[in-house]
Parts: sequence; C-alpha cells; structure tokens
Amino acid sequence: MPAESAVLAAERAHLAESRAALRRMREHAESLSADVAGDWVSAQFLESLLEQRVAALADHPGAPLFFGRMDRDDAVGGGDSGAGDLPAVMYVGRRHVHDGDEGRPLVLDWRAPVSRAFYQAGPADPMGWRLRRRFGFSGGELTAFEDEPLRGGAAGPSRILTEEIERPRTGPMRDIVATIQPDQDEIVRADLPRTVCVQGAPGTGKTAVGLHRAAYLLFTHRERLARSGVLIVGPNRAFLGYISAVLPALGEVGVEQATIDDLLGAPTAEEPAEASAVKGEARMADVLRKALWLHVTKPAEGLVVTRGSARYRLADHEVREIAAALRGTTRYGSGRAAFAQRLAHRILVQMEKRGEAPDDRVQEQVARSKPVKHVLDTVWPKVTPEQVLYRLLADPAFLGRAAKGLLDEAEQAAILWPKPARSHRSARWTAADRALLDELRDLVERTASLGHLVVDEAQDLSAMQLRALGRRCGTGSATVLGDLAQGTTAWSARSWREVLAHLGQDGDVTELTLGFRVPGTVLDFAARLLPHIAPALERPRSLRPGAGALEVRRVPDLGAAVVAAAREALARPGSVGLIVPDAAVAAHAAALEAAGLEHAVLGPGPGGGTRLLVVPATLAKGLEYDQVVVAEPAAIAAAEARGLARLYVVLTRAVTSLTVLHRDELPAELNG
Ligand SMILES: Nc1ncnc2c1ncn2[C@@H]1O[C@H](COP(=O)(O)OP(=O)(O)OP(=O)(O)O)[C@@H](O)[C@H]1O
Repeated sequence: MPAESAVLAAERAHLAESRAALRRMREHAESLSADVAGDWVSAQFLESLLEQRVAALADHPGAPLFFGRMDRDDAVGGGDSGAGDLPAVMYVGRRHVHDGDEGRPLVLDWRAPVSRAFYQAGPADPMGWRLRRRFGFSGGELTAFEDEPLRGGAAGPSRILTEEIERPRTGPMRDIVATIQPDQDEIVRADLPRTVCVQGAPGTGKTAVGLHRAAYLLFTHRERLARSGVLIVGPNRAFLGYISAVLPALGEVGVEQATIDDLLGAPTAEEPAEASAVKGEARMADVLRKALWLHVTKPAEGLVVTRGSARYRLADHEVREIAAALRGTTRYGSGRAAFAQRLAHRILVQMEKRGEAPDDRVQEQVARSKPVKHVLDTVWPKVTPEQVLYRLLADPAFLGRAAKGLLDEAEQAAILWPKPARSHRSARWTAADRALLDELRDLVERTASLGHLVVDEAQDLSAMQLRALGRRCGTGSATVLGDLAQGTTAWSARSWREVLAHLGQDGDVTELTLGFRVPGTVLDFAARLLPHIAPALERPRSLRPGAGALEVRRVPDLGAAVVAAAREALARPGSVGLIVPDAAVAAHAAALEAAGLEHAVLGPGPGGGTRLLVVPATLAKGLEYDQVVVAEPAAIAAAEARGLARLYVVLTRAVTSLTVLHRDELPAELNG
C-alpha cells in the first residue's frame, strides 16, 4: 500500500494533468471560427454555439474537475459483471476531459452511463469495481481522499459527504454532483420520456435532484433538448437567484429559469382567497371552454358573394351546418380559419357547377372577401382571451350560462367582479386570472411545448396553473418536485396523483425521506406541526443528529433579543437568515441598522455579499442558511390561512443551528 502522502501526490498530479488538458480543449474551442458558415444567420448561430462550448469548458476554480475515482475489480473480470469492458481506473468529474493528442479520457463525465457505478455500486452489487475513492477539496486544491472497498461489508457514513453538507453556506446553492445518493441518483437518471414526481421532506435534496436531472437529460439527449428546450420553474425570483449557479457549474449554460408569473404574466391585482380558490380549480377549464364557444352563434342569415356579374348564395341553414360541423372540434382560432375556407369552398363548388374553373387563389380571395368576413365576424368572431375573461367576470348572465352545472351560485358570486373595469383593456388581472387567460389562449391557439420541464415547489400551484405548465411539456416530460406539508397557497395540492393529472402527465411518484439540510433535533421540533398540516406524511429523518442545534427561548424584549441572536450567529461561520413575519421586516431591519449590524433584506434582486439577511417569512421557501433565527412563530402562523405550513417551511431552513425567539405564546401545535 502506498503511503497516504504518495497517493495524494499521485492524485494531485492527475488533477494537474487534467487541468492542463481542459485548458487545451478550451483553447482549441476558442480558436474555432464561425466564419465557415455560409450566411449571416448560420454564422450567428454557430458563434453562439461556440461561445456556449467555450463557456462550458471553463475551469471553475471552486468546483474541482473530478471528485471520485473507481478502480476495476480484476478478480471478477468477464462474466455478468461486465468488468471486462470497464477501464482499469476511471475518474469521475463534472465533464469529460481528454488528452488532445491521444484522445485518452482523463476524467469521465458524471452523467456517462459508466459513471453510474460511482453512485450506485455497493457491497450488495459492486458492478465490477473494487474500490470507490472520494476526494476532498479545499479552494480547488485536492487535500484528502477516502477509500471505500466495494467487496465485503458495508462502510459507515462517508466523512467527505458529511463535511460537504456541513460546509458553511456563503453564496448561492452549490451542486451536489460529488455526493449524489443512490436514491437521488435513480431520479436524476430517470429516462427522458418518464415524468417523475418527488415528494420530499424539507432538505431531502429535491431541488438539487431536479437541477441535476436537467443536467443529466441535457447531456444524454443534447440535440433533441437543444431544439425543444428545458425550463426550470421555481416559486420566486429570490429562489431562482439562489439556484442559478448550479447548472452553469455543471457546464449547462442554456437552461431557462422562470417563475409562474414570468410564464403567465405578473398579476396586477389581488383578490380574496375565496375568489382565487374557485378560479384555481380545474372545473374552470370547462367554464372557459364553454364561455369561449358561446361566442360562436347560430347564423341568422345566409351568404351572398358577388363576382363580376355573378352572384353565389349559401342559405342560412347551409352556413349553420358548416359552423355546427366545426364547432368545438378544433381550436377556436383554427376553427375560424377553417370556417372561412369551407364557406369559400362551397362557393367555389357553385362556380364550378356554372362552368367556371376557379383555382386555389380564387378560394383564398373568396375566403377573405367582405361578405365572408361579415359572416365570420357575426358567427365566429375574433376574440382575445382578455375579452372573454372580462365578459365572464363582469357579466353575471354570461357567467351563469358558461358556468351552468359547473359552478354553483356562491362560486359564481365569488369570482364575479364587484366593480368591473370599463373594458377588458383597463381590467386588472390577478395571479389566478393569469392562468385562466393562458387557458383561453391555448383554446384559441395551441401553446408550444418544451422538451422538459422541472417544476419545483409544485405543491403550491393551482390546478389551472398546473394545466398551464402541462401545456408547456405536452409533447415532453416533467420532473415535479415538492412537499405536500409545505403547501402555503389557497389551492395547495393534497395529492401528487392529482397534480400529475392536472399536469396531464403519467408519472411515477417517489419519496425522498432522508434530510440532508436540517439537523435532527431541529427537524423533530418542526415535525410537531406535521399532524396538523399533512397527517398522511411520514416523519422526516435527518442524516445528522444535530445535538445542541436547537434553541427555543421566550424573551421579554423581542427586538433586542433578535439583535443579540443575530450578533451571536454572525460570530459563527456561514450565512445567517433572520426569518420574521413579513409585517415585521422593516422594524427588525431598523433595529439591526441601529445596532450597526451589516445586513440586507431579501428581495427579488440578487442578494449581494452580506452574510446577514432579513428574510420575510413568505420568501423563505426553498432557501437555506447556516444559522437561522426565527422571530415570533405565532405571528408567522397567524399571518395567513395556511400559516402553520408557512411556519413549518420557516423552521426547516437551518443547516447548522436554529434559534427560535418568542415573546407571545408559541402556537399550541408546536408544544408537542
Ligand atoms: N446528496 C447530497 N450531497 C450533499 N448535499 C446534499 C445532497 N442532497 C441534498 N444536499 C444538500 O441539502 C440541502 C437541501 O437540498 P435541497 O434544497 O435540494 O432540498 P429540498 O428537498 O428542495 O428542500 P426544501 O423542501 O426545503 O426546499 C442543500 O444544501 C443540498 O445541497
């Protein structure tokens, strides 16, 4: 056995060789020119591809080129193990690195099929390998390694994994590519056509898994997905900012990220929860379909087209038959176009009967003629989604017709505007309205589908919002991530089967139960709320016991206690999140200011470099901080209808320690 230092020296040499090779690959990519393209458009396209390639080959100093190594088990060889085809040694890293001259692989991409063993091999199934080695890095330097024999008994928990999880958070979220766990890896490598839905307790790695699956799919189906696109949907801008560095660190620079508001349009109005709850239900899809098609009316008159001295007629019943045959069989917009064409075609048949020989151009002319347009505008008028929704929410009689048998009177009353705007142009739209408008848009004209959608915090989306997302992966697939216990909206999901049904995707639901973020003591404290918010869910487990991580204190002066706790937390390493009721943000920020503690208030923009962040409770979802201070749980719980679920989210943001400060009684549900 070589001495530890000799092993380290050899591995460092391999790292240096790989770095040099990557530099050469990048230089080569930079030397390529887009001039070979024949025209301006192709040149632009090629140039952007080359730029992406160069960006993807960047050597991120903080993200080591490889993190693991596997040694083949030559004793097994051949047989079913497949060991005969395996390389003697493979290094697993963020991307392929090869030696330019001989094309010799120095590092294999973690997403390559052969790399799967790094995540999945174990004593139960060594997959042809003898040894797994994990590397520890510090500031880009290889500083440690840890060997795990794959023959023989199971090894204990990996020190490198624990250290990786406990490493203080400073900036945005990091990738977990070096330490993906076997059950996470199963989800990451699910095949492209498969939609997977992951129910996971706080900190089980759902977000991480979703992002890594996107990277995996892009690698495995590069061309198809480059054409059709991959989109990550997250709850808010602060969250998207937090996760934005993960995919680029994995070499994927072309993935879009959006909130549901980015996709559907930002709301310009608010409304009572009763209204949005009704508007969020899937029944609204039927109401909208009826409302739209009510615009197609029975023709009262026929059609007369004059060409030269000739007149051609269609009787009213003929026009009616044509409209009836098309009604509801296509999208509204294409139905309208087809209606015009069929009317014109009937006229053409009459022309032919009279001995004329009209061609396609004549049909087009007739279809665009004034009389046909007149019939079109009266029978099948052009409508915009805004016009239809405006009419629906402003006109009780029209709503009554569209919602008959679908919404009862109270529900209709809940969504009708008490004081409608003057017209659809001046109407203001809520978040729920945006999803309705999107549904209408799709009923008029088909929405384009992407190749793959990753939907995070999916439990918070309404049926109508899920339908909107479903349209955007109609011919693709999705990764749906969430936690039923963290549902904080009026329309939060109660079952993943329903979520998948609204999304229109057939998928498997899997569960992640091992928490990586939150220490055990903190998780147990938060889990006291579970019977009250999601009784059917299992209690989450934590990877780390976290003795001493939780402190719950009743204090006479909340403001002063919060400042003191923040100061104490700042004395320890890592990020500090001070999570407070939204209404109390300004007061706490002012107190920190007065105490001279540098801080920022978390908002939609980039966080900046401050270690101490004041976090409004409603923005904490999906985020994490090393030290968390929560002020006044009762006020957080009381601030909204699903306040206990919000409190559960807030109490599960800590990686290292949670300090709960309260002047009022804790919510009874927390006194387990
Ligand atoms: N296999 C892993 N190795 C190292 N760290 C991990 C692993 N899995 C998850 N983590 C870390 O655990 C933390 C929580 O992960 P993540 O945010 O993805 O969880 P989540 O399930 O989305 O949580 P929440 O429901 O609270 O939003 C992150 O810091 C993540 O990097």
